[in-house]
Amino acid sequence: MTASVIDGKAFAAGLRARVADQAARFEQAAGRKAGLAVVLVGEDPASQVYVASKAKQTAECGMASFEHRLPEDTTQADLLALVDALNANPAVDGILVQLPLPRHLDEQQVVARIDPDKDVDGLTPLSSGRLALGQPGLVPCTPLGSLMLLKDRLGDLSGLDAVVIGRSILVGKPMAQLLLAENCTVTVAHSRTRDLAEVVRRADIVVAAVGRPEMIKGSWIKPGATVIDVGINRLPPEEGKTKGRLVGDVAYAEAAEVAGAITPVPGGVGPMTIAVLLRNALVAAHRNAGVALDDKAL
Ligand SMILES: Nc1nc2c(c(=O)[nH]1)N[C@@H](CN(C=O)c1ccc(C(=O)N[C@@H](CCC(=O)O)C(=O)O)cc1)CN2
Repeated sequence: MTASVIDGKAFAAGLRARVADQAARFEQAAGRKAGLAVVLVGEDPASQVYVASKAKQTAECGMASFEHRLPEDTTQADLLALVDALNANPAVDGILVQLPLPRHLDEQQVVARIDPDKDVDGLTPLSSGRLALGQPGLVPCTPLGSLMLLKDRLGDLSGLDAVVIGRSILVGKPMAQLLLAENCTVTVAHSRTRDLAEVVRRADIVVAAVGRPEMIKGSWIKPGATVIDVGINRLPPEEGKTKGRLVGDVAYAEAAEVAGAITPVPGGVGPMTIAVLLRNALVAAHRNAGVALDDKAL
């Protein structure tokens, strides 16, 4: 079998177009643009690229972008003060603090300080609790984007066996909750899982989010399974080159021989992360301004 390639880049472009359409309607109804603030602390090169893309795509969708770049040695108190100011700013509907933060900062405390109504990353304790309880709320961007790709490909997920490899707060845990809410039978595997290959072999849906280049082998994949590769790992540069290749957590060529469908890296889940962030910002704007939104429009 040769898997069909799930084109996250194209799906994300479609979602952004729908967001832009709804953002224009919002501006008409609310008399202001929806606003998204992104905070970057330090100079992590990948984070700088992601934050620049977020600002650019926010503006392209017709929303107001507020970018805050703080120096590496920013104190916890200064960062919390900025979050407080953004919480209080009525032009800001969504707040995202780019992760990871420099090591001297307490990530959990910063995230928890974000007003849950502006938590477009879906990472505050209230948002996580709502997701766990099956209540409506803002959901982390990468898992929601992955779920959108899965539902677009498979339709109803009820009764399917899903394995999520990785238990991070950003991806693994919320992904498991989302799949559970879709009535999948969910296994969360992690570094202590015994016989990971065997666990993966049972799954109709594999979501790989471990951050280890090409760790999931093709021989582990059940024939016909749908594989969502969340990993974005840059390999060391080959001789004579300055930049290494990007690979996922799945050994793509091998897995594509066996799977029914698979996301590539790049061009799979990655582009969905920012598109869903824009979607979440617009959902938050509607709620904050008391303007009705047709959820199905997004
Ligand atoms: N507060 C948050 N921090 C981080 C999140 C997040 O959702 N919230 N996610 C990641 C990084 N991220 C966005 O922030 C992100 C990752 C990847 C992509 C993407 O489009 N990747 C491309 C490849 C890009 C490249 O060439 O390097 C792809 O996969 O095709 C966008 C956003 C960690 N931090």
